[in-house]
Amino acid sequence: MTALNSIAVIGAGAWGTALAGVAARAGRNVILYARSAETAKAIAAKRSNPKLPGVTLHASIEVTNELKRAASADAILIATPAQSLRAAVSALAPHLSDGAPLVACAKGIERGTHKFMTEVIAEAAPKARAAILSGPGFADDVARGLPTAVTLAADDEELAKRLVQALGSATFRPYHTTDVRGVEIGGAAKNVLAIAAGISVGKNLGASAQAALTTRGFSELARLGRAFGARSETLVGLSGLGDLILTCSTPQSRNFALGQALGRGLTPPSGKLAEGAFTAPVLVELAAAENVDMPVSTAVADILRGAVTIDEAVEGLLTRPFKAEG
Ligand SMILES: NC(=O)c1ccc[n+]([C@@H]2O[C@H](COP(=O)([O-])OP(=O)(O)OC[C@H]3O[C@@H](n4cnc5c(N)ncnc54)[C@H](O)[C@@H]3O)[C@@H](O)[C@H]2O)c1
Ligand SMILES: O=P(O)(O)OC[C@H](O)CO
Repeated sequence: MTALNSIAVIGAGAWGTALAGVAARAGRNVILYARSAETAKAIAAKRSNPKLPGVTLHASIEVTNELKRAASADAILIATPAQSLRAAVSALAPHLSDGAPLVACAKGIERGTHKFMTEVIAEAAPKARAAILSGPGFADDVARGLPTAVTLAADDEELAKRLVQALGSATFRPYHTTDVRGVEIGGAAKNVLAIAAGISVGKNLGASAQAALTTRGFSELARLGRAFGARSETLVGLSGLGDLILTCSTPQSRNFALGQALGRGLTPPSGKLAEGAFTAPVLVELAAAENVDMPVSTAVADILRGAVTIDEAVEGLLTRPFKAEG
């Protein structure tokens, strides 16, 4: 198995910066790319990123604004928001060597096209080899070296294993799989469902309601996954149930925090990326096209577009006909 000695990270936000630290701790040569020259300069000079307050950048991480330099790495992690993935990969594509491993680290589905993250990579950089990294992990925890486990998926199992070897350490444990679609669906859906959990907490509906919503949310995540051929071990694994539990349980999640603010009747925090708000309408469209029932996600999408009030959505969910569990 040829080692991947150098890792580049595109997107110097919270997650990209945390992942650069992961790769550095695993002993790789790391290049962190920031789109803005000014941002790259500031991060390099201060050895810190305002998106991750209180975290010092590993001494060995090189910060650059040159895409060509980033493209020279053995593997490249793309840590932009999901809706920016296509632009980021399209800009990178002309500089890539054939077969370059590109790992999507965003959680979402592209609006308009309904494409999953590795599908966007395949279209924007057809000569690259796509993979996806997803699972329960807050950038802040990961950057501080707290124990985290994630899933790393690629169609090519050998590539997934090489990426695991390149990124894994005693504090960051990636598990490999070839179930790319299962991983992508878990990561995208859990953000939408976390908004619902946040709303229920913001509305003071109680811990029992939060558990019910998380569990019924998992049911619809798994239904959509099965419709796309996802494996059950992936759906109940780190990138599915694992990330759903994390994100539905704490306001440390930006998606949960968005829902909590809505539930309290407050304006959601500004400047914080909550991917679920972008994914909700696409997820619902995708589910409808596959004839999959996703009532909790639909309620979130309806609330976000102002089609129903929170009270109407809650009543709508609670007055659905009784049915067998499944
Ligand atoms: N923050 C977390 O805890 C965390 C954990 C796991 C996964 N993620 C996922 O990672 C993705 C990014 O989240 P984040 O928290 O880092 O967001 P963020 O807002 O902190 O950072 C996003 C970064 O991407 C950059 N960017 C945007 N478009 C770009 C482009 N075309 N080229 C290069 N850079 C570009 C922005 O300048 C910004 O620095 C999301 O999909 C999120 O769901 C985040
Ligand atoms: O802050 P959130 O809601 O984007 O969640 C971050 C990670 O996806 C948790 O695994």
